[in-house]
Amino acid sequence: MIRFEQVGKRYPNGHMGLDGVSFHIRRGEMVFITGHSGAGKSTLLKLIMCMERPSSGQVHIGGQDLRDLGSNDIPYLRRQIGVVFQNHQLLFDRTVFDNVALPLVINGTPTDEVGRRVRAALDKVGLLNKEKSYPIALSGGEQQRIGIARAVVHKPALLLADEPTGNLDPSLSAEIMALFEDFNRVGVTVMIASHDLPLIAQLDHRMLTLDQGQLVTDGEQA
Ligand SMILES: Nc1ncnc2c1ncn2[C@@H]1O[C@H](COP(=O)(O)OP(=O)(O)OP(=O)(O)O)[C@@H](O)[C@H]1O
Repeated sequence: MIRFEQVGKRYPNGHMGLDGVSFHIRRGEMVFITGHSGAGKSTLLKLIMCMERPSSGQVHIGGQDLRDLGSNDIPYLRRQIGVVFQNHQLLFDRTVFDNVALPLVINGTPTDEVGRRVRAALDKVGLLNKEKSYPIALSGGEQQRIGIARAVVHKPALLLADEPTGNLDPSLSAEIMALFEDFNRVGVTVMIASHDLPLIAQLDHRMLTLDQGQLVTDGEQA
């Protein structure tokens, strides 16, 4: 599903965000990416989303070489991907329903289907009763769940998360990870960048470790 071959990313200031990174993630896997601050975790996720382009090497997503994608093809790629951010990036002047509906509205999904899909996504994250609330009225953990509902509302094959538990306490963080495991169990490929090693150690998934832009370990946890 995701294949990196000797991928390098040199930023315009000359800094190597990634350097010679190769790995293969199969459809249906759940994988953590870890490493120190600045190790290249966000850069790796941005390359998958085509928010950045590699300076060297090749990135394949679903068998497609991203070098062959023109700017007109990028929205199609992104429709197959859901993204969860640390600060969830919710719109505070819109209701929970409208926040979750946003990707569908952008895609031009018919209105009756929007309602059905939004409620299904809210149900999966356990917040069906909050559709009329505004994000400000929700706890940090609930806001992150809304961010996850928005990421999965268009049923992506691939779910990416960049430090999704960064602002949450340990028990809420564990609940959020359990939610990602639920989506993985029904076939979604999940990739989570996180430096929360104690939490990752409690979960039994493959872990890629970056150090200064290089992939230093790739394996199942002991
Ligand atoms: N647009 C940019 N221009 C120049 N350098 C950048 C840019 N984006 C990232 N970098 C640098 O590339 C390196 C990798 O950054 P990246 O954001 O991928 O790390 P990270 O592992 O996600 O870190 P963090 O956990 O702090 O978010 C860092 O040294 C960063 O300063």
